[in-house]
Amino acid sequence: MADQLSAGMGNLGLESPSAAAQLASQQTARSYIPPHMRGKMGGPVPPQNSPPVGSPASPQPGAAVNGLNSSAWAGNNNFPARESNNNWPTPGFVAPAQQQNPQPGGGWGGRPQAGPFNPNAYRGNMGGAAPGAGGGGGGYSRGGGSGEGQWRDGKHIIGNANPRLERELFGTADDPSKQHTGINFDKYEDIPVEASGRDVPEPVIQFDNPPLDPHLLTNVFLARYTVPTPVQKYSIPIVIGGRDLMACAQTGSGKTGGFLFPILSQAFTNGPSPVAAQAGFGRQRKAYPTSLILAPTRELVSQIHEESRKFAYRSWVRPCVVYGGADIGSQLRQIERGCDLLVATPGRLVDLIERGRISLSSIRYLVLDEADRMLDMGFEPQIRRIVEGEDMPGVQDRQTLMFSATFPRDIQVLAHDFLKDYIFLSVGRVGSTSENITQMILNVEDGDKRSVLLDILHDQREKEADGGDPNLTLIFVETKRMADALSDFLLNQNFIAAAIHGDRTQREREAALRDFRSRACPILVATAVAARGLDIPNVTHVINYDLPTDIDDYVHRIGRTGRAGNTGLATAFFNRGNRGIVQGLLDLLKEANQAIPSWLTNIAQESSFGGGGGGRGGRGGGRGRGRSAQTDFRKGGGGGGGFGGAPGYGGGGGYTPNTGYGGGGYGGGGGGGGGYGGSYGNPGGGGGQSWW
Ligand SMILES: Nc1ncnc2c1ncn2[C@@H]1O[C@H](COP(=O)(O)OP(=O)(O)OP(=O)(O)O)[C@@H](O)[C@H]1O
Repeated sequence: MADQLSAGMGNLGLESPSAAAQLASQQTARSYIPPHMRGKMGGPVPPQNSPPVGSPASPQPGAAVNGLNSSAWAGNNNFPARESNNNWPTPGFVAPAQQQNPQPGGGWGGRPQAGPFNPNAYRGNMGGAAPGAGGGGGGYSRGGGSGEGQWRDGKHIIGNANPRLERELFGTADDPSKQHTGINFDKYEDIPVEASGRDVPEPVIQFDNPPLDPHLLTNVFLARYTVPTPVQKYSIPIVIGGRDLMACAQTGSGKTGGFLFPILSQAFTNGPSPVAAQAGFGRQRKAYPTSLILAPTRELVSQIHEESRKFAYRSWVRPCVVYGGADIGSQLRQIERGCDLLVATPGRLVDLIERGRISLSSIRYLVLDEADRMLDMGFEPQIRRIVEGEDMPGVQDRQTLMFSATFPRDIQVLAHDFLKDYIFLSVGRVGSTSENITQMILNVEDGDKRSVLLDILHDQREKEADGGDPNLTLIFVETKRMADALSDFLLNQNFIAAAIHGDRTQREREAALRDFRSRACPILVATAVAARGLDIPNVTHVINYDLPTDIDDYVHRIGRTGRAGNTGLATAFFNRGNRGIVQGLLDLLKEANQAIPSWLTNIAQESSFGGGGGGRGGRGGGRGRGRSAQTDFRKGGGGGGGFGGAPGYGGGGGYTPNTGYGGGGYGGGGGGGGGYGGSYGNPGGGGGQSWW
């Protein structure tokens, strides 16, 4: 027992054998872990973060990298498809201080509304001279020495280094506030990748393979990334080759870089868009971004914006972010200073479009991050309005990229409207969880949840006192009220905790996240608002105090731990109220080689006999999903499952931790009507009240 618990403690970042023995004795005295679950916290003891990544090998000096024919920033080279990929030139790597991109402006072929691109027409408002640029001259500039570069006379002039900004963006090698790759990073290579669609390009093997722009490479290496993750290996040539993409890859496996790298690389190589160039004299009231990244929450768009700032460092590209709940005046001032890559929540973007402050007419890249969420019932109308109802180029004249860890079949069907001849990429099965996350399912009745949670937190605290690393614990609950109530309860029990949910002010939400990241407040109680995309280093434990009604939400929630090859622990409190996801949960556990408690299997069997609902009930009482697609729905595979509603909760027997699942059985109804009555609206937008 002690050995098994010791292994489990490893997943909590706690390694002391004596502490393991202590926990073993405590746990025999505590009743919350059912006997059959004891010792199922197994998994390798993770060492701490891998040593700092050394300086990457410099790419070879040599040929420059051109844009590609069908790409948004099209140059003149043919992008090699699968058959002929061996002839990519060695990347041109020029020390940033001397780098002057030798490329003439990219082709921008095929844009109907703008005449030939005259790079000299695109003058910035600040006009700072870049190093080696000889001063003066027309150019798209935002001041030298500030970590910002410029585009001048068809060349990319890299800005001066700014050590303070550099430290802020990239941290130091051992900075605990930055995510470091973990021991299992290399194992991403073992995950099967499937790419379907016409003429899928070969993946890149290394970052310094063409066609990435040399300046992007310098920033990638400043971020201490040495090799691309599988999703990046595939997405880089797909996007640079001008193709649309629907990409599914496990949580924490680098999807953000999967879209930022090729987009920024093309921007660095080919310069600003002609429409923006023509409009670009002086301070602009109206911004003409070239890339638009839409994501569902304020926190996520902020995070993507920070990543964009990192990889756009010293370049001419100016990333901007807009989201609801924050002062619109400062966001307007920000976009007036230049806005080439815009990260936005849909609601605030619609607001700015209505005010006439943003035009989408220059958009070449449209990215939907957490795409299945962006296209589900809550956001779809806003997405349609933005994509189809404004001045954004049509599907043939832009590239559309969708990323998520989950992609239900019905959403894939819907996504079709926004994509053309796309490549479907799946890294692992769509909707699968990472084996880096040890999943533990506990059988806990609602009335016992608080005491079970306290037991877990006390155990963690004792192990920390014994010299274990401090844990960051993220606890998910279903309602905003519960998030407040539980964090208050924990504070009363002397645990430093905060809550994050949609009813808190933006300032409160930011403060809660900041304190959590910095470990000042190591416990965060959250609604689903924190379920997707957030990349917080050192989250070692995710607790589903309340399980979601949709198994995909579970996948995203537990994905807040075990990121970038690190290991993590995910504990779920399961009781009869959660039987709607039991089959989906079993499938996930099996697939990720996790321990499966026999009582859970029993519930699954009884639920199927009792007719209790499908594995994936829909939210909001409308579209259900059936089982998640296994793969590209165009291949006719996967999922099945119709459009049934959420499982009903009729019947119900007495299920207690000790006696098992006795009496009554679960005669769940299969009727429609989801668990959430309210709209699933955009928390950042001007729309209705959100449930999270
Ligand atoms: N090539 C790489 N080398 C090392 N670390 C990387 C690499 N790519 C991404 N990372 C790091 O991995 C972490 C997870 O990346 P990211 O947030 O993009 O994951 P994701 O797949 O979008 O996850 P989610 O599905 O939760 O949104 C980040 O901290 C990022 O800095």
